[in-house]
Amino acid sequence: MIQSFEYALPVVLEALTLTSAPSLDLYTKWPRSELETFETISVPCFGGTPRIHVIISKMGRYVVYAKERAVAIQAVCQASKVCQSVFQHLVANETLTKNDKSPVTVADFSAQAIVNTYLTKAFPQDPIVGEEDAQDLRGESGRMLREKVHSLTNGVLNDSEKLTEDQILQAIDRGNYGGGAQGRHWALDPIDGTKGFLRGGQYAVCLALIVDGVVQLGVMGAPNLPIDAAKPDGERGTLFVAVRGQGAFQRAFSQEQETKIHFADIDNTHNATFCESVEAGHSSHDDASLIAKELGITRPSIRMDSQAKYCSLARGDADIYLRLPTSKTYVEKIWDHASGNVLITEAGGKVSDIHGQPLDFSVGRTLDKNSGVIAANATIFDSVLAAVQKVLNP
Ligand SMILES: Nc1ncnc2c1ncn2[C@@H]1O[C@H](COP(=O)(O)OS(=O)(=O)O)[C@@H](OP(=O)(O)O)[C@H]1O
Ligand SMILES: [Mg+2]
Ligand SMILES: [Mg+2]
Ligand SMILES: [Mg+2]
Repeated sequence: MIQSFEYALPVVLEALTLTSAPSLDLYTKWPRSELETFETISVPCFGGTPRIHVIISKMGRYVVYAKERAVAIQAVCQASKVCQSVFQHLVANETLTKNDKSPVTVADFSAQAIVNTYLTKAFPQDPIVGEEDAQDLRGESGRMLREKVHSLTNGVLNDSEKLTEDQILQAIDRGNYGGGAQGRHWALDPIDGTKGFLRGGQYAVCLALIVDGVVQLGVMGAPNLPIDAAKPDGERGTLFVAVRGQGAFQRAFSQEQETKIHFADIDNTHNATFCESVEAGHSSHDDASLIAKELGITRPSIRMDSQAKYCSLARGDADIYLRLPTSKTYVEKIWDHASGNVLITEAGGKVSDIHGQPLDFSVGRTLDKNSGVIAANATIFDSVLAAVQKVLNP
């Protein structure tokens, strides 16, 4: 049975005369020789026209990750809504401090509860690697925070979806999966760029589907990102979607119509623009400026919190994103890079670590086998990697 079809409207089934298939993971598992052609079509789904991918094989026609895409978009949109609502209500004493000293707000918990609830309903068998856990919400000490999370979460859910406090805790703790190389799991960063969120800057809700260690789907909601970078004071709230092999797209939160996105046309690093972390503790600004010099870059860097940096590159607002290790002990987390990874690749870019190795999402909750991240337009990627290696290993 193909679960992907259940969620698509019946019209999809009719139009394509889809039949059942042996596996959900057709795109990754089927040998190319079995496939006659690939086709991208637009089908009505949730009232809009997202593009879904159809494989035409000798055995029939199959939509790839259509249900996953639709559910992930809905989950990320609702979670983004709760973040916006929390921001409006936020007061300083609602901010906790976790062991890692990063600020965690009620919005992180609400967003994780919402996304995990949607995922669990649609894909009860799929495990989830989520950044947060419900520890701080339990017991008497967590009561006030739990009540806040409860009321704010239900504030964006419709009547039939409302959750009890217990259901919220359970949903958050569904994110405790250890990850790994086998089967499918989701990676969720309910708010990436918590610091950006708190200062009214950029942040993103980031969700990815990883199958056998490879990211197949990425959806990112960036509530404060202008839809058009050329109009920074224009409408904000942008959603990004990519499925491996199907291209990268963006849309406004307010509209379901998607636009295909791509890296900017560039064949020379002299004209490139860096997009880098606001926090020097997350990526070395000093090393970045040496690398910029090496590449002949004179344009000022765009500094931005969160994985919205990946989104900016994918639609051509900037060309190079470097995450240069600031300590030997920090290990990157899969939820900080999974959705960005497929978005960059599908928009015409390349991603590796500072040694030129692909990011390995198969080793658990962290990118234990990698160090740092380089993302850039494929046309200049090799030059960027060479400059990074020259500066970091003189
Ligand atoms: N030391 C260190 N080095 C690298 N990365 C770190 C480090 N400490 C934290 N983090 C992770 O950085 C995530 C936020 O990344 P950003 O790209 O938003 O950084 S920045 O705010 O733009 O500087 C942030 O994600 P969120 O916690 O989801 O905000 C952390 O997972
Ligand atoms: Mg965090
Ligand atoms: Mg993060
Ligand atoms: Mg986070």
